[in-house]
Amino acid sequence: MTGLLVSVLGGVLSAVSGWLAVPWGDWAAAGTGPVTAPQPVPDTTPHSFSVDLRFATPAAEEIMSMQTRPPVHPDPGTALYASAGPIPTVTTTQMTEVDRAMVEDYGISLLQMMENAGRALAGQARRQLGGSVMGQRITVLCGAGHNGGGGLVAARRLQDWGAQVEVTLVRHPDGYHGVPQHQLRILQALGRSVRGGGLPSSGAALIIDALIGYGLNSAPRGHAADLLHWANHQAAPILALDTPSGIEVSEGQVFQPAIHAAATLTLALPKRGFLNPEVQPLLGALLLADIGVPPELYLRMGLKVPGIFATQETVPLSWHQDSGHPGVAETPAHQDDPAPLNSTRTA
Ligand SMILES: NC(=O)C1=CN([C@@H]2O[C@H](COP(=O)(O)OP(=O)(O)OC[C@H]3O[C@@H](n4cnc5c(N)ncnc54)[C@H](O)[C@@H]3O)[C@@H](O)[C@H]2O)[C@@H](O)CC1
Ligand SMILES: [K+]
Repeated sequence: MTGLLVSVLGGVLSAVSGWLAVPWGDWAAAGTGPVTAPQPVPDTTPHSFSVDLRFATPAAEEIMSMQTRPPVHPDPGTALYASAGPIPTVTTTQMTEVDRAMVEDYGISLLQMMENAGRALAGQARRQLGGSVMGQRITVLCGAGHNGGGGLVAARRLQDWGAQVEVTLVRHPDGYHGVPQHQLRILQALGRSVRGGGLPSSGAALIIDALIGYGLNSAPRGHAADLLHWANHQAAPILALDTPSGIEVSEGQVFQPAIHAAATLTLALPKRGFLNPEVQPLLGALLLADIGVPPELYLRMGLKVPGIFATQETVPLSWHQDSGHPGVAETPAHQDDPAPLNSTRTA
């Protein structure tokens, strides 16, 4: 019975996956005129709706097995430190409350936070590439949620700085809404190339994973799963935004597939699931970026947060107060220090 259900679900998902895998062209918009989403180039390929079965069945099995898998609990013996001292970790519920209070209580909009997140991400990419992005090839994988929105900001800034950026969307631009849609329309209004469907080209110097953040609701599926598989099999190191996609950040549950990052730039505060020893190898070097959450907000939530960003807007975190976590790539000592990070990932 269960096998039948998995098979039926797999069939449905494979059809959806097949639809998502359809190449939908290149949406380089005209450089002038109103900021509206241009129409995608019609796909005239005769067999463009062929069903891709490669990843659909594992995703369906993951969804089924979620019901029975025991939750993974963080290691109570570990904590995260910045140079300012121990840093509290937060759950998805707490981060959602941070987001709500920022917008509703203090009038700091999501657009402001996302711009901060994307600029910090672009800055981290620049450091990982040795201090200059001029002419460097960077692939940015963008989901349709706010994590993807941060990726779209980073893509824009990196292109502004001279990088050759290939943006790959997880779905058709018409499926983007709210602030991520706003970010996408800026790229389109600038006439920047935004590609989707299929897989990005290989050979980039760096891959940015902005597919899924703390909004993950089950094992990655559909085209997001295809892109995670693809990224993990590239030679280039991966820089993950907020969390490697495929990790549930409150309990630290690792789904399949999940990104194996060389570095993770997490936003505002580190997530509690990062304390799980199973998660730590997937994070690579862990860095924390300031997105503008004021200390008053943390105080109201009962979170003791030291002056983390007193000297720089992105800080390295470690699992021990005096030394880096064993096996994690070296983190740059200072924001202006262009020390590149090497990939610690095994494909
Ligand atoms: N205050 C903050 O912390 C801020 C957070 N931001 C970012 O926003 C993220 C949270 O944004 P959202 O709540 O929009 O969620 P996410 O963007 O993390 O995830 C939602 C998206 O992922 C897709 N998705 C979820 N589970 C999936 C699965 N199993 N397989 C395939 N696709 C799946 C959903 O369809 C949706 O498009 C954070 O992780 C962070 O990166 C920033 O944009 C700005 C401020
Ligand atoms: K991510």
